[in-house]
Amino acid sequence: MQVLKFGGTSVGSVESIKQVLQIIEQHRQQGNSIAVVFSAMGGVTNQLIEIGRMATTGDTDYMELVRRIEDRHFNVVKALIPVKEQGKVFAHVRGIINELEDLLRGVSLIRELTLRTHDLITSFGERLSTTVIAEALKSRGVPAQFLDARTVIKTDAQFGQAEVNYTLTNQLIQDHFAKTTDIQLVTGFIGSTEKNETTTLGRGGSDYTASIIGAALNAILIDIWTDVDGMMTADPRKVPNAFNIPTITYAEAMELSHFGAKVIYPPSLQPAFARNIPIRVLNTFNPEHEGTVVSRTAERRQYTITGISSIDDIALVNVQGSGMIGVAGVSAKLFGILATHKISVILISQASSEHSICFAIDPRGAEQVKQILDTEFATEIAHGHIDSIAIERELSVIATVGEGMRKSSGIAGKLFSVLGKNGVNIVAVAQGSSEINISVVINKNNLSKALNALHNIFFQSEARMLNLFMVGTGLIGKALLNQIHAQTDYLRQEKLLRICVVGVANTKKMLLDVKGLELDEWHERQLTDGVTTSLPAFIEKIKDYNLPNSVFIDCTSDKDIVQHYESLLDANISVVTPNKVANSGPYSEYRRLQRTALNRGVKFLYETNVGAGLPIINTVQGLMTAGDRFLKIEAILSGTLSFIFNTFRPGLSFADVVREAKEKGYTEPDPRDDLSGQDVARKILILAREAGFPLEPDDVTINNLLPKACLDAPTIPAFFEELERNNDYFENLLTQAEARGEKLRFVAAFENNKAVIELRSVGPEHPFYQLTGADNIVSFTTERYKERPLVVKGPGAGAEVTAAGVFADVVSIGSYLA
Ligand SMILES: NC(=O)C1=CN([C@@H]2O[C@H](COP(=O)(O)OP(=O)(O)OC[C@H]3O[C@@H](n4cnc5c(N)ncnc54)[C@H](OP(=O)(O)O)[C@@H]3O)[C@@H](O)[C@H]2O)C=CC1
Ligand SMILES: N[C@@H](CC=O)C(=O)O
Ligand code: NA
Repeated sequence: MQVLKFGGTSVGSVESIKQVLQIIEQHRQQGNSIAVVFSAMGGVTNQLIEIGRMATTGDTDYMELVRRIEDRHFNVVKALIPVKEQGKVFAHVRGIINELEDLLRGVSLIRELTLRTHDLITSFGERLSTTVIAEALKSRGVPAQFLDARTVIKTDAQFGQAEVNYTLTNQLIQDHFAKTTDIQLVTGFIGSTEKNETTTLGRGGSDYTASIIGAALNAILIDIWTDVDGMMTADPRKVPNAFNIPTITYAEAMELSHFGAKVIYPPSLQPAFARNIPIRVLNTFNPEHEGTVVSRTAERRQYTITGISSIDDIALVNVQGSGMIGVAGVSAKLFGILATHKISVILISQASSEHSICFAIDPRGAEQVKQILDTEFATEIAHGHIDSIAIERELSVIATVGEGMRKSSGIAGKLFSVLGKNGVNIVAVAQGSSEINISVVINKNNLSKALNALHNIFFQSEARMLNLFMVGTGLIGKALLNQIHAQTDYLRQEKLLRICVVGVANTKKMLLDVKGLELDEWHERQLTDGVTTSLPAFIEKIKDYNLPNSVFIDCTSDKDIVQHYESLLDANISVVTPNKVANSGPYSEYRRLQRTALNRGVKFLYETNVGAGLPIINTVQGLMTAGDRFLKIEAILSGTLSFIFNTFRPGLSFADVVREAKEKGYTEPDPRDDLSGQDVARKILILAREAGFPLEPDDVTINNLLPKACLDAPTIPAFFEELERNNDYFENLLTQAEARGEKLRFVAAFENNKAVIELRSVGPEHPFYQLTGADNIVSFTTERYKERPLVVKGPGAGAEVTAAGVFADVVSIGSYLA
């Protein structure tokens, strides 16, 4: 024997009932012996409750609602039963509706609705739905019989939530089923007292009916047909990556459903579990899906946890005071009071200092709870043993559930670490000694971020998700997005990393899409769907979205954007940038960003500030971490100037060579920054700071390369014109150096707390002489690299190498968060 149960949505419309009939037919064709339990058509129970309420107030509009219920059932008859058989079924339905109307007339006369009458009124939902479905099935030639559960399920007289008399019920069910081989179609949710008064079985009622019948008949399986593909790892409306859980234990299902997973209500399935009957949760609208099997043991799993659930809105009540320490009976009194007032407690936490107890409740009852406790503890409060009762609102609780957590270390560590890295403050924690549920209370505004971050970290075959927001879609920005696009599969497979570009902006348009932009069409979409850029609005959006693992990338050379870094870091958003402005302003600002990132547990990464993708910043940081001390730095830090001095020859136009450097992507957006020495000054300043020296911009001396007229040129075109006019000056510099057998190099040097930048001409014996193309070279002399310096050399400018450096920083954040 197998029991099937169809919920309200499954029997909610003609179309869905057709689906139900098909499922029943399939079972019959396979020769399965089945009993089927039905809920009322979706929404009908609530309407009946409303009808009852209206009748007590004398509001006769209830009649219209009754009419609508009748019509819905008539429509099923019209659609699913052959015309010649419809008449008698209409009459049957009408008969039931007449009974309901008589009852309601009585209620509206005496203007009173007892719980007993309330149960009787709501019983009509299941009676009507099961009647029409039974008739439809019979009309198809299926040997089926309507079974009013009130004849077999016997309860006490606690109307609204009656207790089942199992001895009597089991006997009646067994006797009934022994008499017939027809498929029994059973009204869910209802039973009756020994005096045959109608009762209802409370929350999860029709599931309960299925479970009672299944247990009485020792069924092999109970199928609960709903409108979702079984239970999921999280609520898919909040966590888009949630997926189906194929098998789950009863205890896990209990924990998850307590914390908001509403697919089934496990307590109502207790009779079946007591007999070890597995329950399958299936989708009427996707019958091929395997759904979820709930049983005593679950199959071995890939993941340590089974699911994550939440209660979105709770209030925390805090009872604290020095008079509670070591005093027995405070918690007994507290929870006794709560029990007396029927206040349901969601979660409890008490630290071993015994100084405070906090517990979570439904926020709607918070004010009442405070009043009750203030009154009941008035003496303790008056004597100062207990402070007044404090309520915190706007909170949510997240439960991480799974049998796999039992005796497995590191789960709580992972949970707290991922929440910490995402800036989610934990207000309270509770874990029972069964170790099957760790619950954390957090601020409600972080709920979605926390759920997604936890889901991402615990369900590991799912790649870690990074959410990127990028300002600056020029040379470097574009190259970066192309590289990310090309590496998508590699990142997912080899690094378990999924990069989702959520926002892009340039000076004109900004575009944000939480679902992520397709990387082969972001540019078109930026142009068509983007709105006029407002940097503050873009930044606010990033914070509002509050997505887990968010990274802000600044691919501009803008001075204003860097003002936002600190607030972004403060909001637990990592920052990656090739823009040197933030790190080369006042030392105090540089430090502040470092500290903020450190305190917040997020990353501020800028490898490309010096030498583009060459590992220069990382090298300095590595040496510093290991305790080395820097004595001297000598370097060529401008790709542009390297290229220029390696390319310029007498007879060429200096301005043309500079133009070529710009076309090759080596120069700053404004090439005056390169030629003025400004760019190199920023880089040596940053290097010195990274090496532990608190230099200010003024500590860098620039021995000027450019004639004054070039320096003063107001615009970029004017600058190029001045370069043309000063061609002889540059040719002169070059021929003088060549006459000495030397080459021109723009060298930055740092020693004894001073940095100097100057144009030098170096001979073949000098390590910088051999430099070609747009190469950079940095030579570090340190305590440990004193005899021979540590040297890093290679291409130090250009779109691809720079974008690759930014990319590497982004990926390292992915690894850090993992
Ligand atoms: N080129 C290289 O080899 C290296 C470059 N870098 C650094 O990379 C950064 C980017 O350089 P690059 O890509 O060449 O520069 P580009 O001029 O090509 O691109 C700059 C981008 O930033 C956008 N932008 C500028 N200001 C703002 C603003 N206020 N709000 C929104 N968007 C803005 C521009 O918008 P729009 O498109 O509308 O003009 C453009 O998209 C610079 O900081 C540079 O120093 C670092 C190492 C090496
Ligand atoms: N314009 C810079 C690019 C890297 O920062 C250079 O030429 O080195
Ligand atoms: Na670098």
